[in-house]
Amino acid sequence: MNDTLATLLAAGVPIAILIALGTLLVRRRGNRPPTGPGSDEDSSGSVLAPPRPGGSTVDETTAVDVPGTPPAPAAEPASGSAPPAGAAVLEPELLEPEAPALEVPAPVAGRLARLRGRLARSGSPLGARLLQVLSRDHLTEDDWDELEETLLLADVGAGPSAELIEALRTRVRVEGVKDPAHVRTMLREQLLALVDPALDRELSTARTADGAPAVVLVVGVNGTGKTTTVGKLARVLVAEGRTVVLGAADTFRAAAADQLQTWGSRVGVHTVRSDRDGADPAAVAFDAVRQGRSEGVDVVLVDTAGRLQNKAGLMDELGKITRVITREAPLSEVLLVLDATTGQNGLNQARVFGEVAGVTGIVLTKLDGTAKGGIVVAVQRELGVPVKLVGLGEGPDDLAPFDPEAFVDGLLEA
Ligand SMILES: Nc1nc2c(ncn2[C@@H]2O[C@H](COP(=O)(O)OP(=O)(O)OP(=O)(O)O)[C@@H](O)[C@H]2O)c(=O)[nH]1
Repeated sequence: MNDTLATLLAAGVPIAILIALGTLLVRRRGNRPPTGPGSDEDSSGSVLAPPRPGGSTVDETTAVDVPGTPPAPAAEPASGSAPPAGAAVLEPELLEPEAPALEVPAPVAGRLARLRGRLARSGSPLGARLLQVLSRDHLTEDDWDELEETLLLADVGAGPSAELIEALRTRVRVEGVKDPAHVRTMLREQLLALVDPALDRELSTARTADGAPAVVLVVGVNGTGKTTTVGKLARVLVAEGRTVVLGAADTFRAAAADQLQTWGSRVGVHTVRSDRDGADPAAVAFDAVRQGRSEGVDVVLVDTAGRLQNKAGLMDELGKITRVITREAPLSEVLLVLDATTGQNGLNQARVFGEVAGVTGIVLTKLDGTAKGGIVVAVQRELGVPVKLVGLGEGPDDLAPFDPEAFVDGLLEA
């Protein structure tokens, strides 16, 4: 009997110790914050949501919850400076043990020229067709009609097309059509005049006199490439040695914030976000600008949601974002992102945004996916503001400052 007890005790004690240790381990795991964004575990406390500093009348919707399902881990900004109150910050536990190496964005100078091959592939039907008709021996009325039709089909727009035809007619009358090189030069000059090299296309990203960051608000309808553009633009700025904070004010689509954060983390740029679907975009934008200001960064880029709503709704939402941002810093740029493949529809969108958002520049995306390069001309005319950047692919550095000469050369490249 005693022997049996001793045997049982001998076997039981280690088992009890193992069970106790197991329970402890399970408890510890249960108390830990989620091992990564997207975990279903209890997330309270996994992301700081410090109180907003006094004085701000923005509502509380910026309280930051646990990220939903981000596609990749986020890194803290390279600066490592202490986050200000009210800012959305990731706790160290949420960071991957080893942050991925930061990417070095491609140099910005000459990007459009480097991407000219892509532009030529997409735009050459316009240039090639114009050159082909203009090179005919004796240009008839039918030829001029064909030229005009080609321009219209390439989305140049009725007014600018008629202008170009008129200018070409005059030159052909005066100079004649000599040889292919001459025709090409003539067309190049006239196309360039239409695109208007005199417009100021520089992004205004200088800090204000009192040291506030330049704030760039990015607007446009769904799927035009806003979030991608903000990500690519951050890379452009980083490539130029500027410091940047991103504001994920597209709170309508939760994945948009994840997408933006991923873009930022690749180049060491911090993203201010809320993970509550439908949080107040103005509050997130405000937080981003405040954080940018307290970190002393050069530029704050604010992504917005792309709902195409009625004009009054759009005006309300963008109006509120603008009002709230400008309590912290003035808006330097309002960039309208337009999908070059959407033609007339894109122009209608441009008109609405132009009326409500005070657009200062256009980003024309997906120019690599259309043979209708003429939209550059049409949209500038429609809004009276210049195309400042163009998207020429899905690669991270496929965003280029718009250069009229390189663009026209791309159109005319055979
Ligand atoms: N080919 C090509 N694709 C692009 C370009 N710019 C953006 N895209 C693609 O367009 C798609 C939509 O881009 P997003 O940045 O998610 O668009 P968004 O406007 O933020 O969309 P919402 O958040 O729904 O409003 C993505 O697949 C991008 O990769 C471009 O210049 N060329």
